[in-house]
Amino acid sequence: MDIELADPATDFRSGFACLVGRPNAGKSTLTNALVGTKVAITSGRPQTTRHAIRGIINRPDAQLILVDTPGLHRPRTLLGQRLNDVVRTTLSEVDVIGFCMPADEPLGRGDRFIADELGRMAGRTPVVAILTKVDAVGDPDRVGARLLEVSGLGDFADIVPVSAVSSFQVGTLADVLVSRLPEGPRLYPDGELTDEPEQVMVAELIREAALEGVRDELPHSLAVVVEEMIPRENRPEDRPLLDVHVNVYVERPSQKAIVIGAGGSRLRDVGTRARTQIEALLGTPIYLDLHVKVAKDWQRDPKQLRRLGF
Ligand SMILES: Nc1nc2c(ncn2[C@@H]2O[C@H](COP(=O)(O)OP(=O)(O)OP(=O)(O)O)[C@@H](O)[C@H]2O)c(=O)[nH]1
Repeated sequence: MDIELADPATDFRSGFACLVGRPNAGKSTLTNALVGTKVAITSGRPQTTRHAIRGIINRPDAQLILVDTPGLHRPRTLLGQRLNDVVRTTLSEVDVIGFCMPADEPLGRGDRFIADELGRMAGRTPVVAILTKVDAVGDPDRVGARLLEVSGLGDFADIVPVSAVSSFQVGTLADVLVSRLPEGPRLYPDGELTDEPEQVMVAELIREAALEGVRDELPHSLAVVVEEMIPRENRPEDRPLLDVHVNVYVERPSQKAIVIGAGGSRLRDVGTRARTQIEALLGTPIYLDLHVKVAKDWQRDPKQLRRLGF
């Protein structure tokens, strides 16, 4: 009789997942919990995807890459507006979708809206329903009832209750997501990731926020450089603050005006959006100091390019 031994080279799984859910569903916190400390964040993109990477889970048996879904996690575009093609494309390109719903709030319009959209993609990308924040619900019966409710929302590959705060079932969730990945080799080498500086990812988040809604006006004219990230001195130990100094470079004064907006309103929005994401990424409150500067024709000037990190 032949005995087949598991061959780690062929059993390895790799692929992409994204977490969706209405605002405040706990996606960012769960991403951080899944990614943990073993894994580095990177702003790099593998050949196979155009999407921003939120984190990578490296395990002996798998590599799971969590990507961002532009739009779906952004409050204002979520309701009252059809999901755009970008979101649909992202969702159809990943191997598995995690649909987050908070256990401590009733299911609502936002959840049903997303469930409907995901239902339309049924059969193409498996959707794992994730009941988040179960630690915030004292009564196990209530969690059970919520799970039942969730199961009625759609045709899910699995339903997993988790708590990112108490780490309850986070590992199980990773197992479930990994089980939906195709067999394949690591898409990112381990070492490369750990070298990726956090600054690059922070800059990428700011760039994305700054480009939101004005992509056509500022195609490739925008560069973001994180000058400094330093912990604020003399803060109480339980209330740290990280000062993040950032320069946003554009090529022309007219572009500077676009980025800043009337009375600075747009830049403030950009800052607020980026700050939320950077705080989730770094796991610490930050003070974001944003400056917009004109670096004339920086794309054509090798010296400037080097200064801007290209
Ligand atoms: N008790 C508890 N609270 C949680 C848990 N996960 C997240 N939260 C809280 O829920 C709130 C929202 O969490 P986020 O991770 O920012 O949610 P999100 O889905 O990324 O939110 P958006 O960025 O608005 O889409 C925060 O105040 C978190 O501290 C959890 O497991 N337990």
